[in-house]
Amino acid sequence: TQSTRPQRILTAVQKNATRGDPRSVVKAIDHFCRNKEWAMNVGDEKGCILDSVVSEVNPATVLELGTYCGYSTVRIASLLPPNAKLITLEFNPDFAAIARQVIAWAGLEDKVQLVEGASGDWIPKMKEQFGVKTFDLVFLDHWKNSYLPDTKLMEECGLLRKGSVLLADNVICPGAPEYLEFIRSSPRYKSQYFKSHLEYTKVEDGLEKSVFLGLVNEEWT
Ligand SMILES: Nc1ncnc2c1ncn2CCCCCNC(=O)c1cc(-c2ccc(F)cc2)cc(O)c1O
Ligand SMILES: [Mg+2]
Repeated sequence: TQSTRPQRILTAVQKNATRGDPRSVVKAIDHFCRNKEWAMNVGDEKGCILDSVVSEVNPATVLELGTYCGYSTVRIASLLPPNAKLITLEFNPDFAAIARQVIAWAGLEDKVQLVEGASGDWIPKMKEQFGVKTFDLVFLDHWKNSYLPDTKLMEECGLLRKGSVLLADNVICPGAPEYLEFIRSSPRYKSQYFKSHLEYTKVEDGLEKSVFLGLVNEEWT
């Protein structure tokens, strides 16, 4: 039977990357997607911005929305301090099955909990199911029109604390206009745009980094 693109990405990892070496896994996927088949990984250019934000936040708890093949999962998990945890949500079971194997090849399965299902169903269950209090960092890379409702849901569920950082992929391409409009005008967030390009292309895209400031005092008037 025909293989899928995620299966071909996994094969490229197994052929070209060293087990237990996250950087070689990232390199193998980037090489495949730049030279053989485009795929919707955050990619090497935006990946460097992701790395710098992860290193700056040095998070103990991370939530990733949208795993796909686990490329950004591996980038983030390889930078986490000991005992830090990354929970990544993937809606598509075929993507999830591939991502588990990519994460395992990188040797990062102990730092990563991959959960299958829709973000809207799982966000309200994070505390009870995974003993999470709040997330230090959230990487949004799933359905672009779920960014805003899921951000509001995370606030309502008390999963964000003063200083929690949201990093959103694709705010230009494919775009998340409602999310950008809300987050840039809200007094509860301090936002910053990192201009870049759509993975493996020259098309403009970028990452929006937003720090949650907590419920600012005008909320109480
Ligand atoms: N846990 C959950 N809950 C809800 N939805 C969930 C989910 N887990 C997954 N999904 C469902 C998301 C499916 C993939 C989302 N990502 C994207 O759609 C995406 C598309 C492009 C793209 C750009 C230009 C083009 F010409 C074509 C495609 C680039 C990207 O970097 C993208 O991240
Ligand atoms: Mg993306």
